[in-house]
Amino acid sequence: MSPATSFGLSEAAACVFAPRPDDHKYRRGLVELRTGSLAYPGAAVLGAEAAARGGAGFVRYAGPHAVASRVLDRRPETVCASGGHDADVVVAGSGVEDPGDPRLVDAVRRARGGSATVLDATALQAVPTEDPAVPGAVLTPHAGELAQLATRLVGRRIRVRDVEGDPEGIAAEVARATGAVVVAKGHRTIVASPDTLAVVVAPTSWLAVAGTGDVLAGLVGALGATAAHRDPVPPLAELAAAAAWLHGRAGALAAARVLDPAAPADDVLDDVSRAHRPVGGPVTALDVADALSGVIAAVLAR
Ligand SMILES: NC(=O)C1=CN([C@@H]2O[C@H](COP(=O)(O)OP(=O)(O)OC[C@H]3O[C@@H](n4cnc5c(N)ncnc54)[C@H](OP(=O)(O)O)[C@@H]3O)[C@@H](O)[C@H]2O)[C@@H](O)CC1
Ligand SMILES: Nc1ncnc2c1ncn2[C@@H]1O[C@H](COP(=O)(O)OP(=O)(O)O)[C@@H](O)[C@H]1O
Repeated sequence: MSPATSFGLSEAAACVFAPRPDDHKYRRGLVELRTGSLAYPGAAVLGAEAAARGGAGFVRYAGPHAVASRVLDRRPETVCASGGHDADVVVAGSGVEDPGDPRLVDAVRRARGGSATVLDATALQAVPTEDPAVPGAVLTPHAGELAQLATRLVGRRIRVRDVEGDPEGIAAEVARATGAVVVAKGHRTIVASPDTLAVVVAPTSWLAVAGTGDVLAGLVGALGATAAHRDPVPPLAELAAAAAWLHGRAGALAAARVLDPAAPADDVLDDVSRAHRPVGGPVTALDVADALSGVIAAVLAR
C-alpha cells in the first residue's frame, strides 16, 4: 500500500454536491438512521441533525417511539414511519445499547452484501468475528473501539495504547480483514480502505466532547446518500474522509463563533488561517452539527 495521503479542501470539495434543478428529495439522497435507545436518545437526535445539515434530501429514523419523538422535537422533517424508498445509506449503532438489536444485525447483513452502511459504536460489536467481511461498511471506531475490534478480528491482543501508537497500521489491518472503510477517529483521523490510506487532521481540539462522533456518523450518511445519485460516485473511502474533514471544519467554525458569532465559514477552510489558531471556546455536538451547513456552503462557494 502507498503511504498515507493527506486529505484537504480540494479532495473534500470533490465529495460535496449542490442540488441540481432536476433533483428531488429522493434523488438528493435518503439516509436511514438506526440509532439511539431509551438510554441514549441524544445520539439519534445528533445523527439526524447532522444528516439534515449534511445535505441529505430525506432522513428516516428507525427506533423506539420515545426516541423518535425526541428526534422529531428537534427535526420535524424526519420521517419516522417504516417502509418506503430504499435507503441510499444506513447509519447504525450510535447510542444503541444491544449489539443483538435487530436494527444492527440487519445493518451488518446489508453491509455484507455491499450496500453502503455506516457501522458506529455498538454496531461495531455486531460484526461477526468468524466471518467479518462487510465490504459496504464504513466503520467509525474511536481508539477504544478500534482496539476491541482489532483484537477480535486480527487475532492478537491490541490495546488502546497500541492504537494510539500506530493508528494507520491498525486501521489498515482492520480494513483488510473486513473489506470495509475504517475511520479511526481522533485529532488525526485515519481513513483506511483495503488499499488506500488517508489522514485528516482536525483544525481544533474543541471537538473532544461527547456526541461529536454521533454527528460524524450522520454526516458520513449524508455525504454518501447525496453522492449515490452522481456519476461517477466517489469511492466510499473518499466520502468518509470528506465527512471527517468537514466535521473538523465545522468544529473549528462552531468554536470560533463562541468568540465571534459572525465568524465567516470561509475562514476555516484553509490550512493556514486565523481560524486555525487555537481560538474559540467550548462547543457542543449540536453546535458542530449546526455549523455543517455553513461549512458546506463555503466549500461550494470556493
Ligand atoms: N447524548 C448521547 O446520547 C450520547 C451517546 N453516546 C453513545 O454512548 C454509547 C457509549 O459510547 P462511549 O464512547 O461513551 O463508550 P464506550 O464505547 O463504551 O467506550 C468508552 C471507553 O473506551 C475507552 N476509550 C479509549 N479511547 C477512547 C477514545 N478515543 N474515545 C472514547 N473512549 C475511549 C475509554 O476507556 P478508558 O480509556 O477511559 O479506560 C472508555 O471507557 C455509544 O453508543 C455512543 O454512541 C455518546 O456518543 C455520547 C453522547
Ligand atoms: N483531541 C481531539 N481533536 C480533534 N478531534 C477530536 C479530538 N478528540 C476527539 N475528536 C473527534 O471527536 C469525535 C469523537 O467521537 P467519539 O469518540 O465516537 O464520541 P461520541 O461517541 O461521544 O460521539 C471524533 O470525530 C473524533 O475525531
